[in-house]
Amino acid sequence: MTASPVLGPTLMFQEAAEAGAAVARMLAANGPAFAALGAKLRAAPPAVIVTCARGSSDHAATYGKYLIETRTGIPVASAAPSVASVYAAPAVQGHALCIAISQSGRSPDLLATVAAQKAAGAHVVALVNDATSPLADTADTVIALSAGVERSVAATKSYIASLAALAALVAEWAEDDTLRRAVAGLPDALARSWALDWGSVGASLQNATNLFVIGRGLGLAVAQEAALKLKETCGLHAEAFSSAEVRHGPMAIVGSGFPIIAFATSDVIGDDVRAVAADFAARGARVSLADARTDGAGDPPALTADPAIEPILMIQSFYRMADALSRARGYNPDAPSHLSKVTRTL
Ligand SMILES: N[C@@H]1[C@@H](O)[C@H](O)[C@@H](COP(=O)(O)O)O[C@@H]1O
Repeated sequence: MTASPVLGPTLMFQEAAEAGAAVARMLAANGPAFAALGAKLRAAPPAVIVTCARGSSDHAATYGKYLIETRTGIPVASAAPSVASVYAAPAVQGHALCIAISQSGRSPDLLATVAAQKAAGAHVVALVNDATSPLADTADTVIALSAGVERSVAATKSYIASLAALAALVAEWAEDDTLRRAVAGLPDALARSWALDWGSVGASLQNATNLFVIGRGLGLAVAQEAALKLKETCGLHAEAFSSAEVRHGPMAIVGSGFPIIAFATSDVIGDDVRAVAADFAARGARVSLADARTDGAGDPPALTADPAIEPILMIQSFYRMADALSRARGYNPDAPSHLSKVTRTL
């Protein structure tokens, strides 16, 4: 099913390599916007937050959910776009904040959800890469992801810029100096993460057909994103689970030789990922554990940082591996089958 062999670095490789520069641009472009929005949210906290996104951007929303709920206590729920776009159900008036995340800002169902939220009085924040998109036009606050044009179908730098934008927003909202410093250090830390060698993960998946990707808490979003990338670019059936959720049934199929990638942050929630990884390894599963507690000394290596940004660093290393694995398996990661860059769903 593959396209012709790729000569030279792929767009996916080039764009993922630019993620640190993209984050630096995004932070420079939006400093006052983060501060103003943070102050507004402190002065008048929303009753609820609704996220609106698809695909990789929806995984970024998962990251935002954990970060916002753990730092502010405000519930964050993911909107099912069909409720607005197909069922045409109106949203109830409330003190909602709607966070829409999108690379293109053009999918009709996303726009319908945002319109419904706006009609119900929500303040709409758009994290969007295409600042000329209809989503940017509609939003009350626009955070330009500033990742630059992304041409590879597989989103990379725009995903990382979305996570970084969420971290920057929450750092301002919660006036959290530790998180502010961690966010400011992201461009350098991303460059170091890009240099890490995840070749052992690629080797373990070279002839695989399926796998689980495990994370928990702030690490779940990158497990979801990794699973999507492995399907999209490597022809692998990968499913993401939290390390708790996987025990409620799915782990029945984890036996000898079953491949697992696990993303463990260095904090206490990472302990549960480390525990499930150890359980699965004891059954003979082929476990690749990215453990941020090892500060680059594990295999695959993962850097120790603020636990809120460790997932962003791990996915940066993962992207480089996924690009290489895709090519090694005979695929072109820039041109996944049956997909185009802008997906428009109703
Ligand atoms: N995050 C959303 C979910 O909240 C939603 O349930 C799902 C299906 O949405 P739809 O009903 O529009 O197909 O899409 C995304 O994954």
